[in-house]
Amino acid sequence: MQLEVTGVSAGYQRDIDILREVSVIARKGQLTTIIGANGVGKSTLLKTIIGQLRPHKGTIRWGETDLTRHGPHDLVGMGIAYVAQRHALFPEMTVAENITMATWSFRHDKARSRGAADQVFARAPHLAEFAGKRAGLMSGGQQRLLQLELALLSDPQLMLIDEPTVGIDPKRAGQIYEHLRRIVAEEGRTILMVDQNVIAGVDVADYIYVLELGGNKIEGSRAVFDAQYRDRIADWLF
Ligand SMILES: Nc1ncnc2c1ncn2[C@@H]1O[C@H](COP(=O)(O)OP(=O)(O)OP(=O)(O)O)[C@@H](O)[C@H]1O
Repeated sequence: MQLEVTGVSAGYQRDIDILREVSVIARKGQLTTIIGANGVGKSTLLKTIIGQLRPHKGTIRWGETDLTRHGPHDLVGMGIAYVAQRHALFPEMTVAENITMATWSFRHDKARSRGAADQVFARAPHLAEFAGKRAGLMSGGQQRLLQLELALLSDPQLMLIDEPTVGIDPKRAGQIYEHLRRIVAEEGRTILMVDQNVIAGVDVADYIYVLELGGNKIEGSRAVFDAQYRDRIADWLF
C-alpha cells in the first residue's frame, strides 16, 4: 500500500492556509523525505495526515482508506506509526517502563507485551544497559532511537517521522539514518519523514519532495535529484 496525499490545503485558523494544495506520495517500501525551510509547513503536513488537523481541500488515502475520516487513535490499527518531533517519551520513567507504556495498544496479548523489551534490545543492543535507568538521562540520539523502536512495536507498514535527528550530533544522526535505511531495505516498511537536515535527509531517501510557501516546489527520485537539483538546494532553503 502507499500513502497518497493529493491537493491538500489545511491550516490552524479559518481562511489561513499553511498547506496549499500539497501533493505527496509515500511509495511502498521506500523512504521518502520532505524538505523545506523552517515554518514551511512540514510538521503541519504530518499532523494533517494523522488526522490531528482536518484538510478543507484534497484527499489523503492509505491504500483504499480515506484517512481524513479517521483520527490519530485509529492509526495503529491501520498499520501506521507516527513519530513526533518531541514529547514522546516519559523522561522520568525508566527505559523498561517506557517500553511497557508503548505496549498499551496490545496489552491483552501477554506474550507479545512480554516480548517487547526483548525486541527493542535485540534491535538496538546498546539501549539494554539503560533498561533500569530514566529515559531522560540518555543522550538525544539514544532517546530518538528508543522512540523509533517503540513505534516499531506495533509492527507498522508505514512510519511517519517528524525530524528524525533534530538536535542530535552528526555521528549519532548518522546512526539513526542507517537505522531508518535498514527499516526500509531489510524490513520492507515505508517511511515518510520530514527533515531539516537537508543533506543527510536527501542522501538517505529514495524519493524527495521540496516544499516552498506551503506548496510543492520540486520532487524527484534521489538519482534525479542528485543530477539536477543538489547544487540548488541551499538556494531554496536558506
Ligand atoms: N498549533 C499551531 N497553531 C497555529 N499556527 C501554527 C501551529 N503550529 C504551527 N503553526 C504555524 O504553521 C506554520 C508551519 O509550521 P510547521 O511547524 O508545520 O513548519 P515546519 O516546516 O515543520 O517548520 P519547522 O521545521 O520549523 O518545524 C508556521 O508559520 C507556524 O508558526
